[in-house]
Amino acid sequence: MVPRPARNRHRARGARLHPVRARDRVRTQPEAGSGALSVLEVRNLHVTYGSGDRAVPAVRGVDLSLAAGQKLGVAGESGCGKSTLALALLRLLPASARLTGEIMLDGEDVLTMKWGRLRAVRWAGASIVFQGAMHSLNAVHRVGDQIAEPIMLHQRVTIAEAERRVGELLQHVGLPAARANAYPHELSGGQRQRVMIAMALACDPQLIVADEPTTALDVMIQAQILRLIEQLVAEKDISLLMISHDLGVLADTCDRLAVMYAGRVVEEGPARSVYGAAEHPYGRALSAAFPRIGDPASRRAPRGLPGDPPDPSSLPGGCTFHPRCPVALDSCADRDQELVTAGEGHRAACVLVGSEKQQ
Ligand SMILES: Nc1ncnc2c1ncn2[C@@H]1O[C@H](COP(=O)(O)OP(=O)(O)OP(=O)(O)O)[C@@H](O)[C@H]1O
Repeated sequence: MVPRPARNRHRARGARLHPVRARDRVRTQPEAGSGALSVLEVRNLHVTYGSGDRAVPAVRGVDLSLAAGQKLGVAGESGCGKSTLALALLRLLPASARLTGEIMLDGEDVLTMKWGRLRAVRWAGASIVFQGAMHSLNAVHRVGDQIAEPIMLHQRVTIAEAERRVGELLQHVGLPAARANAYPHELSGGQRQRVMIAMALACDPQLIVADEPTTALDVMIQAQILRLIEQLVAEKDISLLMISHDLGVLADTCDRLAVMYAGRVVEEGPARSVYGAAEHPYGRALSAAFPRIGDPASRRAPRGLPGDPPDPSSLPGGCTFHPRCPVALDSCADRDQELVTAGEGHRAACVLVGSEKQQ
């Protein structure tokens, strides 16, 4: 039997819970005449943790755009700001984080939204699948209760209806409905991640942000979960922003890729161009580091990139990648490069874009 949601057990069966007022519903269509076609539009986003000498500029002037039904992969080494970006999208960052810029979710700026509106948008407008489901799920509640919670919070449904939806969602992600009764520790890592995906789908969001959704899983389960995410977002026409350090995994799943380095997007474009023909030396290094699943040509010996990413609180001048760049010019130590066109829909932030020297 599917259990009742944890926070609402005291309510009578059949009671209507948490009606969502019309103004709290997430708009699904852009306003007439607004010209907005993107589900997500991030403009000049800066996120800084702390202040003064201890300020850590984790995200520095990021612009991103995601159309309805599109899948965008964000890649980069540890510490480049990927998770900060993901959490910023729904204002889930700690109080020490200062955010500036715009995060337009279906035409509304998340950064200026009132708290009530933000609560309505979380889950119903956009939801997040975090890495390591064991830490994200509450160990003392049955997983069915946890999936039912956002449904009860956001939708005008009876408890019986929420229970029915939980069973349906579990089946949708490949688990028997009866697993609703299980506690997180009674499930395998892959099953827990399926539960997280069911939760993310619970309120029919337009956008799912998946932050390293398969990192803690073995390779076989990783491939299953990736295929499941792909299948579900395609079926439901959901936009996907997926974060990973593995450009190969993202290239297999996403239409477009953005490569981050030291808090900035240094390359972005169609997945095939960025993964197969990167124009930024960092994009090339990242591509070479991860062979593509099922593509023997890409299974050349993976190469590591020498050196470490810079400490965000003391970034090098000029292009932040220049100390590690195999093709840096002297001028790269003084001059940073904005993103420039490197091909159709493909941009890279390198002075050598289009030049023979970069090869
Ligand atoms: N709460 C915080 N307070 C201060 N600095 C933070 C905080 N969270 C993250 N940082 C710093 O911000 C930078 C970006 O971190 P972030 O976790 O976003 O990177 P990431 O690319 O997601 O890394 P990983 O792949 O390891 O998760 C890092 O230098 C990190 O140390």
